Order: sequence, then C-alpha cells, then structure tokens
Amino acid sequence: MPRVLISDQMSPKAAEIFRARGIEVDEITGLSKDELIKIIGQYDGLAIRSSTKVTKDVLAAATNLKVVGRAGIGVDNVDIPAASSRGVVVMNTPFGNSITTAEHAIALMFALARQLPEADASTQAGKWEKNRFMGVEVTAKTLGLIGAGNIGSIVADRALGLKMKVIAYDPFLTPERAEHMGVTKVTLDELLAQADFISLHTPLTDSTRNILSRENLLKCKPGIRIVNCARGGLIDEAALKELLDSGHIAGAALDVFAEEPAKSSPLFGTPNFVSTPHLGASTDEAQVNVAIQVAEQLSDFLLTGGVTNALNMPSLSAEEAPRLKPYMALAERLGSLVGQLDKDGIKSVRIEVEGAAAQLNIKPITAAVLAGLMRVHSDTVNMVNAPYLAREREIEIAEVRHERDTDYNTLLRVTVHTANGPRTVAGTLFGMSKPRLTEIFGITVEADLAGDMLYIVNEDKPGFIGRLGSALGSAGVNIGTFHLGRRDAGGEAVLLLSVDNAIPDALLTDIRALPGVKVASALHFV
Ligand SMILES: NC(=O)C1=CN([C@@H]2O[C@H](COP(=O)(O)OP(=O)(O)OC[C@H]3O[C@@H](n4cnc5c(N)ncnc54)[C@H](O)[C@@H]3O)[C@@H](O)[C@H]2O)C=CC1
Ligand SMILES: O=C(O)CCC(=O)C(=O)O
Repeated sequence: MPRVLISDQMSPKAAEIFRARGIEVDEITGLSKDELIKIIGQYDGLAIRSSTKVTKDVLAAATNLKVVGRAGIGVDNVDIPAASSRGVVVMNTPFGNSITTAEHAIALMFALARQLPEADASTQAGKWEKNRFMGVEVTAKTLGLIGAGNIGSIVADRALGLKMKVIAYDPFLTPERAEHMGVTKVTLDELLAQADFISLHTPLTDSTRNILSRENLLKCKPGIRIVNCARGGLIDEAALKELLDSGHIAGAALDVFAEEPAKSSPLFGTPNFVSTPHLGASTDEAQVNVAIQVAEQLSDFLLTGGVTNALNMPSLSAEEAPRLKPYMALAERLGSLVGQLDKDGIKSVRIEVEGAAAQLNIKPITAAVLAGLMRVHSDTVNMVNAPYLAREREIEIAEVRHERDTDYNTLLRVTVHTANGPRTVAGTLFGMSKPRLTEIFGITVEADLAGDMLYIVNEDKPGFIGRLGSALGSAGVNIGTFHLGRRDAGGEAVLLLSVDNAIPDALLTDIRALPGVKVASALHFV
C-alpha cells in the first residue's frame, strides 16, 4: 500500500481522501529539514503547502518518493529540476485558491486606503484619533496589475466592480484578452507612472525578481500604494522601507516576504505598512478545494499512474508515452525557442505535423509546444494546464496534419503570430529520437536546442564571425557548437551557438553593438 506524508497544515479532507482510497497517510507538520530528511525515505508521496522546502537534499534522501503534490499554486519551495532528475513528479493545484488570493489583495488594498490596521489599534487603545486617519477613495483611481493571469484577472474583475480603472502589465496579455477583461494593457513604465495602487500577481522568476526595484519604485507616482500577495522577492524591501519613510510611497501591504517566515523585518512598525503572514490562500473554501484536489491527484498517480497538473511531466496514457516522448521534447523546445525570442502578446499558434509525426496524437504535441512557449513567463505552466491557459488568454490554436512528402522523415512546424507578425520554426527527430531544429524564421539552420545558447541575426558580411568569436573569447565564454544559416549570400544570416556558460548581460550589449548585428538574444533550454 503506498504511503503519503502530509507535512504542512492542510484541510482534514486530504487525509480522508487518501484513507478512503486505500493509501496510508501520516500528518506530521513543523518538521525541521533534518527531521524531514530522516523520515522522507519511507514515503511514496508528499503533500505540502508553502512551509515545507523540498530541496535537493530532501529529494536525495527521498529514495521511495514518486510524487510531490503542492496544495496551492506557487512551487518555488520545490526544487523542480532536482525532482525531475530523480524522476519525482511535481504537481500543483493551479486554480483552487485563486479567488481567495484575489480577495486578499482587494482586502489589503482597502486596508491601505483607509489605514484600517492602525485605526483599529489606536481605537482599541482608547485614543479615538478621528482626525489622524484620513483615507482615500478607491473609486475612479487607477489600479496597476503586474501580472494578469488567473489571480490578476479576478482582481481586475473585482476592481472594475469597485469602479476603478484597471491597467495591466503582463507580456502574455494580448490586446484582445485585455479588452475582454476590461483592462488597458500598458508597459511597465506606463503602469508605474499612471497607477494609484499597484497589485502584484506574477510568479517569482528571473524576469519578475525585484520587478519593483528601487529604480522602479522611484518611477511610481508620489503617494502610490502597493499590495503584494504573490511572492516576496518581487519587491526591494529595503527600498520600500526608505520610500515609505520618505513619504514617496503612501502605503504598502505585504502578504509575502523575501525571507519567510518573516519574524523580524525593518518594515515592521513603519507607518502605513500592513502585513499578513502569507495568508493569501487561507480561507476555508480555498483550503478545502486545494486539499481535495491534491489528495485526488496524488492518489490517482500512486494507484493508477494517471497524471494531472504535473509541472515536470506530460499527461499521457501508458501506450502512447514511448512513441510520443521525443516529439514532446522537440515540441517543447520549439515552443520555448519562439517564446524566448518574442515575448510580446501571442495571438495564435499553428502546429503542423508532417511525415511520421502526422500519424500521432497531436494533442500532447500541442500541449508541449504551448508549455514551452508559456513557461518563459510562468514556471507553474505545465503540459496539462498550458492549453487551458492558452484558451483563457484567447490564444487561437490550429493543428494541421500534412499528408505529403517532406525532406525529412518526420517534421514539426510551429508558427506563432505576435504583435510583430508571424514567426515560424521547425524541427525533426534524428534517428526518430533526437530533437533537432531545422528552420528558424524561414532560414534553414540545423542545431540542437540545449543548455545556454546565443541567437544572432546579422548582415552576411565577411569578418563578422571573427569579431563575434573575439567578443566571446575575451569575455571567457567558450563556444560548444556553431550553426549558421542565411537567406541568401550577402543578405540576412542567422547564427545559433551553444555556449558553455550563460551569456552575461554586458556581453550581450557588446554583441548587439557589433557592426551588422540586427538581433542578439541569450537563450536557455532545459
Ligand atoms: N499569497 C498567497 O498565498 C498566494 C500567492 N500566489 C502567487 O500568485 C502568483 C500568481 O498566481 P496565478 O495568477 O494563479 O498565476 P498565473 O500563472 O495564472 O499568472 C501569472 C501571470 O504573470 C505573468 N507574468 C509572468 N512574467 C511576468 C513579468 N515579467 N511581468 C509581468 N507579468 C508576468 C504571466 O504571463 C501570467 O499571466 C503565483 O505564482 C503564486 O506565486 C498564489 C496563490 C496564493
Ligand atoms: O498554501 C499557502 O498558504 C500559500 C499558497 C500559495 O502561496 C500558493 O498557492 O502559491
């Protein structure tokens, strides 16, 4: 009988479901890392919220562990690459606590607008300071959303009901979806300049870490009020403290902190600062939702192999899996390539299969393309929720099977329409197993898509490769492989290089300044 450990506070519904499905379950919360390491080897499944940190060390000791289930959305407390390399499936419950978290953001916005926590403390201290607490209305004010996914779009809906004007910065938001939501899509700088309130709703990724940096906080309108119910690392907390003290920021409410649990912080005690201990998802309703979902998903997986909401594994039947696996890897890499090269609002994605690929179930291939495309912006996207997210964002998907001869035995082509027009990439499988890029934006280039890479579009002129090699060499960046393609002699050329380490920003700037360079982007493939 499989054994599951519930290591964070969770609705009793979870344990009830495990037992009802014939799974042995222990509920042990508040374990230290060492205590968890000592016992984790006994379990096949681990059900967590945000307190348990599933680190490399924990996974190394988890010799029987097959699945980790996060009763919630963010999985930044799980080392997903380490779990993947150990063959441990990581699942989350993407929608169960979204409404609750959105409501918490709105509650904190009101707490700031009317200084409710300080007014409450003062009144209960017998002070009756009626003149001290002058608030602001939210009606007709501008709410700036950073991140307009599930939670951000619910916040938008509630804020529109409060008669606020809502603007949103989210690279994945298409103008059509923004219009449908009733919000105005803006750049980050426009949002900072226009918002009276800002609410953050992105995951914590390399592109969102410190998004409200000191520099960006200073670009906000004086008197800005900021709510963060997403993740701690999104705001520079030291700068936030200084700018609250100086009065540039009129109020800030944090549900999440860079270091949690946040038992001390320079922000504590600052006037107009409100905090809650990561309570965004803490309602009866949300906790029941996520507990039921996580227990059902883990039970299905442990008892039948069924995969739902996995972040590191496609959802597949046992028969299809071996044949589709290399196509999924190819599809995800092609999706990731276009996603990394063009981050602007995606309107449609067309997936074409030819040759042997035309005989396969195209759905998992499509899901893998979408997961690769969208994972650039959110690490919670998986092959299961990617098609749903695409539908929600009103991205049109077309799947086309070509029954015609091709130069390759099997071919997958992905065309994405963005604000910048259509972009097509294509790839094949070498030996029907090894993913290989064959075409990028109309130019034939054969390359592996793996690890750190550099993509360059340049004028096809003599001397360029030498200059590029020198720039990389002087920065200590070693070239692994080098792939070249061009539209026509002397026209536009494409270079794809695999490099042994990530390209630093400063080097990328130098490369962009080389004569003849039109585009230079650093890419990363997992
Ligand atoms: N305080 C709490 O208890 C809770 C916090 N959360 C946090 O809220 C976050 C958002 O959750 P959902 O809305 O469900 O996720 P989601 O994946 O539906 O939405 C995230 C949005 O952020 C956007 N985004 C990604 N990178 C961006 C960037 N650089 N700039 C602007 N936007 C960017 C994505 O395009 C996406 O639309 C989660 O990642 C989680 O960390 C979630 C639940 C509870
Ligand atoms: O489980 C919790 O209380 C935190 C929820 C959360 O942060 C999430 O779902 O991302």
